[in-house]
Amino acid sequence: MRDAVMSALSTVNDPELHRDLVSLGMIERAEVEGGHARIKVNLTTPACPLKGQIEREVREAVLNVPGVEAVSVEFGATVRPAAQPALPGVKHVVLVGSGKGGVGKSSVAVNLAASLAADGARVGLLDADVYGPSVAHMMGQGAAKVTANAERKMLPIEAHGVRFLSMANLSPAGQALVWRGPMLHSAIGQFVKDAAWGQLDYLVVDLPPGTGDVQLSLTQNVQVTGAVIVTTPQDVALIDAARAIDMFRKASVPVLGVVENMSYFVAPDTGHTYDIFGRGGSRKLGDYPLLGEVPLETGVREDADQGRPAVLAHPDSAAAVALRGVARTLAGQISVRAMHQDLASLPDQLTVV
Ligand SMILES: Nc1ncnc2c1ncn2[C@@H]1O[C@H](COP(=O)(O)OP(=O)(O)OP(=O)(O)O)[C@@H](O)[C@H]1O
Repeated sequence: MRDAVMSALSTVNDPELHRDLVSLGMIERAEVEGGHARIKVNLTTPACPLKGQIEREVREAVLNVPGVEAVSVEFGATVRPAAQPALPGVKHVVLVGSGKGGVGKSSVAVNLAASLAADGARVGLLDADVYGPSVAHMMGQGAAKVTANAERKMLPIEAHGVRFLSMANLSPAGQALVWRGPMLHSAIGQFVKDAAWGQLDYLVVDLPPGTGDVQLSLTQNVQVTGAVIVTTPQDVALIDAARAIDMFRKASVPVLGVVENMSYFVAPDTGHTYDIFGRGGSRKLGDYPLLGEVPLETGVREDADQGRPAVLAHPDSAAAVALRGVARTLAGQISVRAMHQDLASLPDQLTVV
């Protein structure tokens, strides 16, 4: 009967990879005992956006096997690393950039990291926004100090399931760090490479806004998987976002998608929706995956000020739902890219259609 179950499973396709779960090696276990089938699917990311669909289709296919009366589906996940991982133990480095300041880039980076971690991924978050480091505050760790381990590597601070490092935790509160070009270059390099990140599926990097030295330093010295662009939908923000995209293109960093933040506002008293900055404007940036439209919500700002990412503090709010969608869609994009690389390097096996 196990053979019949496996053959049923080979009719279920991964919806993003367009290949069946069996030939993709995603069936970790398939056992049948007394009419009860127990299936374990090993996903390519714990933040898989299509887990529900895969579960439904697996259940349906296996229930069609004569003799099977019940099906339990369990999930595991192994994130496939980039072809050339940036650091030993770090599978993917993802940059979060914006053209303009104040569009919500740090808020997106913090919620992205917290959401991936809540789904079960191992996540690091580097605040590379050296001129306005706000990640530590948004993570509720503004007063924490970075320490070093026995090998003199910086130990990331843990909060909300995420390991993070921010310049804000190196300098006395309220004091500005003044960086000059070469110093900045080496400090960023140290933050990425001389930190004890441990094993990470994703290292999310919150960049400063614009197209300056930090971006240049990171794109030149770190093998990144790709970049996410955060923008608000009005033209003045889009013009700068387009410049950021152009910078990544010139540095051969793939743009994994765009997040439209402050996309719209729903008045809490009337329920009326206002497209304050022109919802949908980010499509003008071109043919990049839209990772999500995040509404303008007082709670997002309040949660950030209280040091709790909105995806954890108010997971059912519309903004949190959108931010979780951003994280999962991004994780899916990264998986598809990594899988394409793996399959392309095995010419005798499968090619993705
Ligand atoms: N969707 C949202 N709804 C309400 N407030 C938001 C939203 N996104 C961000 N904010 C608030 O807007 C302000 C700016 O956000 P944030 O610091 O994330 O932007 P940024 O682009 O990283 O800015 P900077 O360029 O200064 O680094 C913060 O007070 C934040 O809490």
